[in-house]
Amino acid sequence: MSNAKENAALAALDFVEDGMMLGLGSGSTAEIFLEHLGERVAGGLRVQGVPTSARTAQVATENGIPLADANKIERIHLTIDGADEVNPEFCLIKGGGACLLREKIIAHASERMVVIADDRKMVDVLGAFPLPIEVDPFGMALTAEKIYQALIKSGCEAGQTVLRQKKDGSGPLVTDGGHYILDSRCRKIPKPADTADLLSRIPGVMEHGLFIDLADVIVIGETDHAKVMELSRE
Ligand SMILES: O=C(CO)[C@H](O)[C@H](O)COP(=O)(O)O
Repeated sequence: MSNAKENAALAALDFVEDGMMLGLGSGSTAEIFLEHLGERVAGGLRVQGVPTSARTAQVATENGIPLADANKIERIHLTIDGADEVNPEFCLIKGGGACLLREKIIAHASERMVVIADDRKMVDVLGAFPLPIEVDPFGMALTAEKIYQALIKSGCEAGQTVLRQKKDGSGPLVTDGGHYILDSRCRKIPKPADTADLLSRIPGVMEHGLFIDLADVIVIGETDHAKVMELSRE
């Protein structure tokens, strides 16, 4: 499995060109990519990166990748990020690492998004992975009820929603942006665009983990190679 992540991360380097401003994703696969990108930077590649999480900023710095301030840049040529699920239409579930809001801001601002994932992440229908939804702590129970209604209305087989906890059990996990994460069991999300649209209308929802029309390239790592799939939007 780790070979699969490694192969995906390595294949994504082919999309990086000298002089690029890169969006740097979060998660274990993205971190493997950062290690390899760091080697290229050490070898003379000139790029800058905009990190999507505090953790990614730290790993990028440790690997010698120059960082840019998201508030001071004019364009992002390419974002490389992981995913929790990918369907054949290049719709994604993201947010397993609780970075979905910043990941989506950066992906949306990017000219191109390359997703790197191991082969377990490819699914026919999204939804086995609980959908991460970043919410404002204020009125969270009211927001959770609206989320449930939106999931049912858009055809999901919605079940329990769980407030994500810190790994050390000391309380709810707080995102880099100061919000909470609700993980919603959907089982099946048959119409991701409809679900995304309804969730986006709920005021307490800061962002949801459905990434629609954002990924241009999916790189699926397998044990001995990587499969590259490109979407033409013309
Ligand atoms: O969305 C993410 C973080 O918010 C990650 O990209 C996603 O969870 C995949 O992580 P990994 O590469 O560790 O499987």
